[in-house]
Amino acid sequence: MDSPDAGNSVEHNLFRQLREVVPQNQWDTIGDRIKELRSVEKTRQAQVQRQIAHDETQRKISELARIQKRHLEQQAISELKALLETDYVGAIRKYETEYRDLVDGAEFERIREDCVQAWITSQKLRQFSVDSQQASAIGDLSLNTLVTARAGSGKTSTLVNRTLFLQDHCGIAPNDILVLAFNRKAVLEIKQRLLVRRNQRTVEHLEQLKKQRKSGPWLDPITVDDQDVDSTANAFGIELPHVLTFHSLAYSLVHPKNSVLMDSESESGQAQSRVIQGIIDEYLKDQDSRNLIREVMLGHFRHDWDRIIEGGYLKDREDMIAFRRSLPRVSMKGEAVKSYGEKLIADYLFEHDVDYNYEQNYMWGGRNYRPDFTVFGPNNSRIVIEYFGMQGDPEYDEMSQEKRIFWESRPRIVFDEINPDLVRQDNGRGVGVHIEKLLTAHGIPCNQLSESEIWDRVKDRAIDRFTVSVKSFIAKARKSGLNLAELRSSIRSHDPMNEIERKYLLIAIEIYGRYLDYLRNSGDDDFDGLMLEAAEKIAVGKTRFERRNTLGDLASIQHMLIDEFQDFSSPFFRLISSIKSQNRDIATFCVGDNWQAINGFAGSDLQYFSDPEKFFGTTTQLSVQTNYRSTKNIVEAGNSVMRGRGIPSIASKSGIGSVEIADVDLFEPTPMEEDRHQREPRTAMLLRLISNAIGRDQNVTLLCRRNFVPRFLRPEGFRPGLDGYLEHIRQYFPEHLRNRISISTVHGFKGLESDVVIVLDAFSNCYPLIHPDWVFGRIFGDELESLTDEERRLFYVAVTRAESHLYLICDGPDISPFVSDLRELAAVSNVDWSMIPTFEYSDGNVGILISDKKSNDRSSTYEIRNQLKASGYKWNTGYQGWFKSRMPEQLDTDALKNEYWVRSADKIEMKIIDQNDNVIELYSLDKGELNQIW
Ligand SMILES: Nc1ncnc2c1ncn2[C@@H]1O[C@H](COP(=O)(O)OP(=O)(O)OP(=O)(O)O)[C@@H](O)[C@H]1O
Repeated sequence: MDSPDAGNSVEHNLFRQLREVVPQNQWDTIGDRIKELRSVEKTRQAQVQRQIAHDETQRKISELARIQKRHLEQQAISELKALLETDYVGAIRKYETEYRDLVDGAEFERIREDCVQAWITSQKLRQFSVDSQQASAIGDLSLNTLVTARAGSGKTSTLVNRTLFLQDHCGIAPNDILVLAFNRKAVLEIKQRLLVRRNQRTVEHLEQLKKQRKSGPWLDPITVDDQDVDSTANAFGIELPHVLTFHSLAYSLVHPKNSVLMDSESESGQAQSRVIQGIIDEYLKDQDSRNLIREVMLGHFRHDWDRIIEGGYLKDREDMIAFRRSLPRVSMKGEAVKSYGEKLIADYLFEHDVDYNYEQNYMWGGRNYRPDFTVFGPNNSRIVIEYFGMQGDPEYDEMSQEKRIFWESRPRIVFDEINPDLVRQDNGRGVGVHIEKLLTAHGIPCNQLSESEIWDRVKDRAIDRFTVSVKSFIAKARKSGLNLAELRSSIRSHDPMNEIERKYLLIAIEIYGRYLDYLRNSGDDDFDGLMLEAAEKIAVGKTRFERRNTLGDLASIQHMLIDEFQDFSSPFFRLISSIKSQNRDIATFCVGDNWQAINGFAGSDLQYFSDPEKFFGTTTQLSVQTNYRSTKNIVEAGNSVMRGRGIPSIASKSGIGSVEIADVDLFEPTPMEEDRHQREPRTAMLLRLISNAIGRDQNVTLLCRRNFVPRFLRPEGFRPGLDGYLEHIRQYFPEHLRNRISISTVHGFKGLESDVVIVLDAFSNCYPLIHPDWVFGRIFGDELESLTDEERRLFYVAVTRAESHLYLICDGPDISPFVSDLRELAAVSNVDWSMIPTFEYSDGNVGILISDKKSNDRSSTYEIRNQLKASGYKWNTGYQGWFKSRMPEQLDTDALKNEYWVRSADKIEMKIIDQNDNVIELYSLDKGELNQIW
């Protein structure tokens, strides 16, 4: 339409309206204007059409490209899959160089895992199939790999599988693989597993060798077993890769002419300790040095170091209280006391020559009660002193009140209490004033000992502790790779907490200097020196090593595998760095569990684990989480202890297990048990747990934080060592069951497992156990937080050793804060003792119980108590009667009738009962006559 007259009626209508409003001069040109606009519109529409057509073409092109890419990707995946089967290393290279953009990283990872899993499954001598995380670790060929593998996730089998995979599937020669471990036991384990996976008949061969060796010359068992593995490998023509400890690698590089001082596992045993001891002895010959040590150690013994944590420890109030309670304070006499208040009391008594016992046991309603201090006075008099340190806490106050009432009922013992107000008075001196008044009022002298008398009494222990701490100081200095000048400068810039620490550091650096002099002059070396020397040799190209006729060259090794990487430290890092400087392509694969890093005391340093890229450069970090060892609740218990500290474990076992707290306070022995174990009431408790487990056909391991069994678990006067205690427990069981029970420290049981684990000391001053001497390690960065973290990890190790049942022995309120964490988060219950049958003693004891007849309103047995006592009966609160136990063959009823007390007995009954409290015979005694009822 190009004129106002054209168009349809709608347009005509519009025109009419426009005509009325548009002036004439514009009306004359309106046709041209419309024409113009129509042309613009036409062009626009044509453009839109073209765009639509273009878009459609583009869509088709990209669809085609997508199909082509998918096709190419499929082709690439098929090609990579096939190549992974025949040339695994080549497949990875191809992926990296050609297919990285085509095939997604996660997809390639998946097909690699499939390949590894299929390869493992095809192995006849495999132990089990591997999960995808294990497979990923086994087949990861990055330049640097760190695998965090949680407890029970199969670290050793992953290392062994990887080694076999590299050899048999990737075609890497055994001579080009180096496996490094921290101790010889781990090396042996890896070698044995590699051997067996090659040929199962090697097991018999090893057994045979073992039998033949019995009469041979004495050598340490690991060396013998290791030699057997090597000769078996030779006999079967099996070529094993290099599996070495760091130490033996360094040794075979350096070939030291003189001896190497080692403290852990070398043939020379405690050589390093002996050398340091010698230096300290020499140092002590000098009077000034002796005085200095005396000043430091007496000051240290008296000091309340934990005060320094006030304000400096970032915890809320409750955690803080629990934490403070768990800090060990050692009294001058050497007891681990529970609080600063107790330490003040103990130290006052000690320094005033007062004879006392700490936590002496009293029986209270069939249970043990151990008040803090029992002071012995003239004529067998006693004063019991309790420190009520948590006044204001309602539960605690109630308990304190019960204790007061208990002592009121024993008027022959004087009871006294001390509270925190007194501790705060006059900088602690209030306690002394109070005790002096109390003791002198009861005729007990308080004679202040002189400094030299006090020193004489604590000297041996003080020197001993000083020596231990200096040994640890030297170990840490060596492990941090500090030479004398460096250590000196770090001490100079260190801010000591007080004079004691400052003077201690002066002595320690002096002894460190003498130790280094000794090494220099004697030509001997120590472990760290050896590592350093090895690192230096490698750095100048001396990379060949020779060991038992095997030659290796670090420059040509293609794969290096490191076990237990959480135990890494500076000397190991130097060695590895040197190797890497000479062999840039060496693939370094480290596996470990940072939750199980428990060797910080020996200088292990978690920073290598926490920040591998800082030390090794780009590192692939993988995790292996599935726990194949323990039941779900034990895995959860472990995770609860470590919550918020890294990736958790995942349980794979579906079986039912348990995590139970055995509170000794809640255990009530049966009268028979009480009678049996008068000197060791807790043995009954353990025997129940152990026999119950053995009844389920399970093995039991008793774990201790320290090298001794807690005092209140062992019979009175019993030596605390673990082996002796084990023997004591085992003797209750028949010979053939005894090896089902074992005992160990937690450190010693790392890497091992047991059906049932009983943690004997889940107390606050065992987990965490932070020795007051920790302050001397501040110069190396030790802090309460880091030490407590390490203790938490140790507890985690203890928990995760159990396969199906875990028992944690606690002592009433004295419970580890880690157990409290665990109780909050995981399914934990208290042992229900009524569900655990009593132990069946092999001699089948029976008991004789004498009590008043129910109808009797007098206490006839009380009237004849002295006669009963004379016949060997003891009052038994549980039975509410007089009791003695007899073996069945000793039970002579005629002799019973003739017992002295019978003649005076009236309205009394006598029961013969078996171990489970069933009445076997019942007698009535009236007016001196004994009649059997049944
Ligand atoms: N894929 C798997 N399938 C079944 N069982 C497995 C698998 N991997 C490991 N195991 C088993 O799990 C148990 C724990 O393995 P292992 O003792 O090697 O663990 P670990 O990682 O060394 O543990 P820890 O660090 O706690 O000592 C072993 O009995 C092992 O045979």
